[in-house]
Amino acid sequence: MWAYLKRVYEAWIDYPLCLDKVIRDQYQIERFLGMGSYGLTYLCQDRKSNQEVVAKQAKPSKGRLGQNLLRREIEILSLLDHPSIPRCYTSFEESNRLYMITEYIKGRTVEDLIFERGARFGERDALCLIRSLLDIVRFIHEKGIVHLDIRIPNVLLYGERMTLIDFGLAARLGEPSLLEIGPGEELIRRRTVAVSSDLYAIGHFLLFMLYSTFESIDDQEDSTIGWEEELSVTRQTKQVIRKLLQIDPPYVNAQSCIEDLDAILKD
Ligand SMILES: Nc1ncnc2c1ncn2[C@@H]1O[C@H](COP(=O)(O)OP(=O)(O)OP(=O)(O)O)[C@@H](O)[C@H]1O
Repeated sequence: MWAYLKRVYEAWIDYPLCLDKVIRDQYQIERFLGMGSYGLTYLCQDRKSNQEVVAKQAKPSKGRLGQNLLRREIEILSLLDHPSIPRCYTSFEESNRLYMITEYIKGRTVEDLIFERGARFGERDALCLIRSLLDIVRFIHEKGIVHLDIRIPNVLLYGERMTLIDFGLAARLGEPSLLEIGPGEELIRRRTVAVSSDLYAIGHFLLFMLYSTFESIDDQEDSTIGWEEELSVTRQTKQVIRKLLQIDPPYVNAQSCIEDLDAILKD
């Protein structure tokens, strides 16, 4: 009963703000983009610049934990000035709620392209996209930050432009995995705070794209067959994936993987 009441209460306090509401007399909500684990995200019209921007609000049910995580995201995004990372314009509190205003990134995910547009990523296309992603990730790592949430929904493609979004779980290299957010509040990260965690995630990203061209011969999935047998890609690409997935001794940084990819792509 208690758990049920708690759920109802949380759903009530986390209910998204109304469309057309204007935050801080400037950001008019146009669309609710979604609710993550710790935040609610809106597409807004900035009445001053007339630009579309994104407003992220800490999830009320997460209390101080949500606010502190959003505060960390603001700090980290503010360190990262890169054309493939959303710019953090400002942050403020209104009615006891913390907001972060960032650049709105147009684009589709690889998943949208595959399942809605029928896109197929052959080996070369997939490697080129991973090469672009690694450029962004190398920049982040060089700033002493790891993203820790590199997943299909967090990479947006728009024409030639790729953007990595959602730095909500990002961390500074050297931080412990158990994150103390405030007195008595902690978050146990699912991933180790290390460069290798982002590279591992990129390995899965690459596999996802390569599987877009895979067709099972008899429509029967054989769980004993792994990606190395199923995917018809070159030995060099398999070696890259094995290192990214830490099956073979892993890459020490993004640059070493970029060098391997460049060697494959130059042929
Ligand atoms: N800067 C942005 N530009 C465009 N869309 C964005 C931007 N930031 C977030 N979104 C979109 O808003 C939605 C909600 O994002 P949010 O980061 O709040 O949660 P999530 O990614 O769904 O979950 P979680 O944060 O728990 O991983 C997602 O669909 C995401 O693609």
